[in-house]
Amino acid sequence: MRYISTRGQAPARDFEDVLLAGLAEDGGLFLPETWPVLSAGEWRALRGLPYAELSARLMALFTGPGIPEAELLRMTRAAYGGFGHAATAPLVQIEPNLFSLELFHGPTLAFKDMAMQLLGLLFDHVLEKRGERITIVAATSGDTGSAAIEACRDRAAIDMVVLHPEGRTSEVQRRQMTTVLSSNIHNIAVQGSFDDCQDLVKAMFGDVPFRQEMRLSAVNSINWARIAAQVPYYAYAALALGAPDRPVAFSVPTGNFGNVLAAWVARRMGLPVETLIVGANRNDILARFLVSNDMSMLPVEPSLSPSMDIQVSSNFERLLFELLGRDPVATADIMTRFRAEGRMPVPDAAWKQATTLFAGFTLSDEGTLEEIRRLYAESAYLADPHTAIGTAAARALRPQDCSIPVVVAATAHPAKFPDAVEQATGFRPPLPARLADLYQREERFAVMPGALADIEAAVRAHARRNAA
Ligand SMILES: Cc1ncc(COP(=O)(O)O)c(C=O)c1O
Ligand SMILES: N[C@@H](CCOP(=O)(O)O)C(=O)O
Repeated sequence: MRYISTRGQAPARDFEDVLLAGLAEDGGLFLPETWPVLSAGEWRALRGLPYAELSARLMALFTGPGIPEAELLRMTRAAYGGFGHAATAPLVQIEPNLFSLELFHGPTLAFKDMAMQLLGLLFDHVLEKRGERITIVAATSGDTGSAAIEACRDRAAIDMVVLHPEGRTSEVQRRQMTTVLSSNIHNIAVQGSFDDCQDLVKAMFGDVPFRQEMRLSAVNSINWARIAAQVPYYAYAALALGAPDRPVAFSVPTGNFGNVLAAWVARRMGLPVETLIVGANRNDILARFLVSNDMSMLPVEPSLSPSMDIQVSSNFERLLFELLGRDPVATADIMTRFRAEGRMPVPDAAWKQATTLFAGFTLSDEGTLEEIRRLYAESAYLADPHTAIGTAAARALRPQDCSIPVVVAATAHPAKFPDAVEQATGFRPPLPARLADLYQREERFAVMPGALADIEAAVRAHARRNAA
């Protein structure tokens, strides 16, 4: 399996190179040169497999022979063995034909663990084989950071710097990152938004001498391995509900567009996915695009679903590339104009094609609280604010054919956002026992305004300190 860049100026790479590179040298994102497609019979043969086995089988299609399937299976068993639920990602029925795919039973209580626990082991495998070390720079609106830290802490071959927007995560999210005092981890609170953090990460990758000097790598969903590792749970849910012999729809609370893109990939691989519903909070650039082809940037505004407070959704570029018939020149041109003009000029035909599968939905903070309250009262289901946007979107935009089950990606545990959940229900969800002393633990992080040169100096200093 080879990977190509959406901007067409980087050489094709294999999976291991793509894992370590994170972002392509031309600023584009890697995608498989050709999509692996399974026949209905091949999908049927995967029904009923335990999650770790399904994940290894599907990941093998993306890693290629460089990582033997037996080795992958060892990794997936290790990655998911410690999850707080025997099913890894249980499918819970909330209402007739409405299901919650709970992706938050990993160590940091958000869907990011589903990919990140595996990525940590993939990095170990490749770095050990090559005798290399890397510096990971990550941007987070709250969940990627702690999941990445948990997956890569105390690794001798990995230095990691995590940028989060100061004061814009929940306290639980911040503490999950800043109380990990491992010497290879450094947290920086940037005085800005998540988009500023993500721009800094991309700018560091764009600074080629710095990128090479530090051997930069990424764990955000710009890294193809993140998307690949998120595909199996969509297959797991679809197969459990009767695919490939019965279609399903997914509703995904969306920010950086990585999670819903993984569902699109599952469809591209042959699963019968009828609709992909994109749920957004007030930072609804993607929903506006889907409703009216208006992909125009507005300032990021804080909301009760802070992990989705994003305007520049990295992974949209991967979909755009596909919508444009895999034309890298047109993709690069549109992305450049988006950054320069703040509005993405998506050709009407491409937009129309997107709307045949994707549907966009926006929910205010008041609506989010109301949905959490309703779910708790009517279905005895406690949802976090992100998941609640997904369930509200599913109810609003489900396929007309009511027999098609809709699966909502439940992306975070309600205890990560106790203030919002308490505001809605009067009930403050407790953290699991292993995190019970989170509020008493020592925190360590730097606060920085976010000038690229200063952040690069901090990354360099951290890597030197840790290597010494
Ligand atoms: C809890 C939660 N829900 C939803 C999202 C949005 O997912 P994506 O960025 O893959 O669109 C995020 C952040 O990525 C998240 O942390
Ligand atoms: N919501 C995310 C934002 C980064 O998304 P990613 O999927 O690109 O890592 C977060 O929690 O940090």
